[in-house]
Amino acid sequence: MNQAAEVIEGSRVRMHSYESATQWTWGAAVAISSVLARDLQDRPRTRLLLSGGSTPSPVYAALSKAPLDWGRIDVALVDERWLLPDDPDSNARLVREHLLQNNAAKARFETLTRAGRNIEESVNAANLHAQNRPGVVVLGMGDDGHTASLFPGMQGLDQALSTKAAYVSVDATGCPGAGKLLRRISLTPAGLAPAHTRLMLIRGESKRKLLDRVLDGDDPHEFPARVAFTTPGPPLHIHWCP
Ligand SMILES: O=C1O[C@H](COP(=O)(O)O)[C@@H](O)[C@H](O)[C@H]1O
Repeated sequence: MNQAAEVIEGSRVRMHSYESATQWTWGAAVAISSVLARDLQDRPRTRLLLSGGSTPSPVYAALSKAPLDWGRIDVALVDERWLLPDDPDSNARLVREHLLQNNAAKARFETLTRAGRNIEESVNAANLHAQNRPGVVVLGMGDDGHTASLFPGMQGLDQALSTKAAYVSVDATGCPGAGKLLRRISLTPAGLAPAHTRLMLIRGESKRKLLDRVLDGDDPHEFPARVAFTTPGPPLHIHWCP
């Protein structure tokens, strides 16, 4: 496998560009597993927060084979659609089907939704779990510049950006990027800040062009994905391939 070229774009972002989807898949999976391995040398457990959507499944499938002590890894979600965890459109289902296989089947998985809980109870439970500091956070970016379930123009965006809570409930009514899945739970900048490692997985030329616009400014109202590098903390590692 070729080494990913690393281009440093200021101190807040490290860009890892790959020539092919296969290199991207393994490059990102190895990057995540190396950080998890290092964490497990230093502490009894570590915590990995994962995004859903259409992009990350090959990376999760590759990561599932990493020879880690998965029984000491807590896997949780960056965001979730207001669906039960076995729903085909849920991020939980994606993580179960692609990551929690092979060696990673031994990981402990915390879903954001659960039968019998309403959305505010689910957010409260997520905020309790979030008292365990995340180690690695894997983010995505939608075609509209959203990340997690923080959408441009959504009602409550200001509150989500400024709250001290790690998770909030989201009503994305009027946000085309949310499709039909308008009720959601999302990580906030406050939930991202404590993580020592931040990654973003993106693919395709159109997202590369969008990324240039996202990196060319600071206002998260225009592109909430900017919170990935404007939230004080470690640099954002962006893994991209065509
Ligand atoms: O709705 C979501 O979208 C983003 C981006 O997804 P993608 O399909 O454009 O890769 C994802 O990161 C987030 O977890 C998900 O809920």
